Amino acid sequence: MGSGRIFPPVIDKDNTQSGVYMSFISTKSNGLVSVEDLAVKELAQKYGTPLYIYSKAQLEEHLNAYNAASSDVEHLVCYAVKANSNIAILQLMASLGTGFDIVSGGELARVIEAGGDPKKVVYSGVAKTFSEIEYALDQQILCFNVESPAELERINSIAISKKVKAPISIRVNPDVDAGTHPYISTGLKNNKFGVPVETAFELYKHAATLEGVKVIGIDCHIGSQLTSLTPFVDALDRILALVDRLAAEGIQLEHIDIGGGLGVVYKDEVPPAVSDYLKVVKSKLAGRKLKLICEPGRSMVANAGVLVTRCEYLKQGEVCNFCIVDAAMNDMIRPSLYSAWMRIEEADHNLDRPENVYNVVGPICETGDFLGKERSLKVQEGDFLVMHGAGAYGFAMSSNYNSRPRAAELMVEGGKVHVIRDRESVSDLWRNEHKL
Ligand SMILES: Cc1ncc(COP(=O)(O)O)c(C=O)c1O
Ligand SMILES: N[C@@H](CCCC[NH3+])C(=O)O
Repeated sequence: MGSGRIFPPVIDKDNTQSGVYMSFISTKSNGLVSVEDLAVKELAQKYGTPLYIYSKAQLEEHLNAYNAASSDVEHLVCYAVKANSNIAILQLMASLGTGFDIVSGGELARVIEAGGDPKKVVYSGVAKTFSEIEYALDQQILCFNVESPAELERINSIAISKKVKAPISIRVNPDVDAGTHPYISTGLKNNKFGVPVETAFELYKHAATLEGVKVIGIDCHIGSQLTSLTPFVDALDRILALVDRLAAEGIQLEHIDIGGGLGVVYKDEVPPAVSDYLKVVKSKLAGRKLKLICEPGRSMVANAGVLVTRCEYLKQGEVCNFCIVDAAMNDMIRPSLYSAWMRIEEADHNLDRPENVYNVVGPICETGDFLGKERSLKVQEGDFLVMHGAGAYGFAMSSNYNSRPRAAELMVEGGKVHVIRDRESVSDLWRNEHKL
């Protein structure tokens, strides 16, 4: 195990996937969708909906895949906190020795609160503020992934004032098309991320002269939900060519950070397996003394979590039927924002209901508030539905739009439930507001 594709658990009725991951979220032979040993339906009845449920074993399985595939080289997996920043998930990752990729001071604070080691933290993001840089320097993080010449100057001057040296990589934008949704493509020259190869070359030479900076690595992240190895390889080739040019200038790097971006299966995508991805990376790095850092987010958590929702009403329209559920775009924005297709199924397959095609929509007053379109479902009012692949960029992107308290989150461990986030109460909605 531990070398397969990040696969959705849904096609797996007997809890195994030959050659891919052990799947801990599946429909058991009793017809109930279960997370490890617990039926989603029962959890929904007890804890209410909308409800996020994660499998601890599935998270460990995905992390193991990365560690197993890079065990023969010096490496550090830096989980991209943005994908799912629940403190229990960070705590689990930290307890297994994982590092973290962060993009804000808030994420660094979360990592530390969760017991993460700041010395295993890489800090990406295009707009690091003065106070965030100071905080990260005080915490002695592993590396700043510098995204612009101006940011380099700022980091240098803050480090000088603190009489320390800031460890840095430069995030290189290799101008490679990741072949993913334009909103989550980050490695093209019209994207705001990183600096072009030629700028990076000059910036490295400049950085090497700065008193407050220690050049230690190079970084690249070209986008998310990549389903082909080709863009990764193209980017790596460009980065390694730059590494060689820098070496010729006497600038030796200690690590290469290849970013995240490996895709998962939501529907019928066939993304590379972690092992295949890292095999190619390692072959490119062979013979070089570069520690390998990677920043996976989605592939660690997406298919380790589900979102459970309850059908409130069925409504027949003139051209389509609606299954109106109690989860909405404020709970899971991916379908609305990226037209993302997320699998939705009945939590209990034993129920005898007529099958119909529905648009699964939420209560929010936006036509764009939908979770899925044209889905065949056997459902009636009061039944629970399960959205798969919801562990990444689900709760993390949720909001209180339409004054909707945010969902509760559970982590299942075998037959045990951990409530890792309480459901927000209505009074939480205005907790930080003040009457005149
Ligand atoms: C800098 C950086 N690293 C890592 C990630 C994680 O990407 P993914 O969730 O696709 O693995 C992201 C998000 O795309 C990112 O912006
Ligand atoms: N939020 C995106 C991924 C963003 C990646 C962040 N750089 C998604 O849900 O697919």
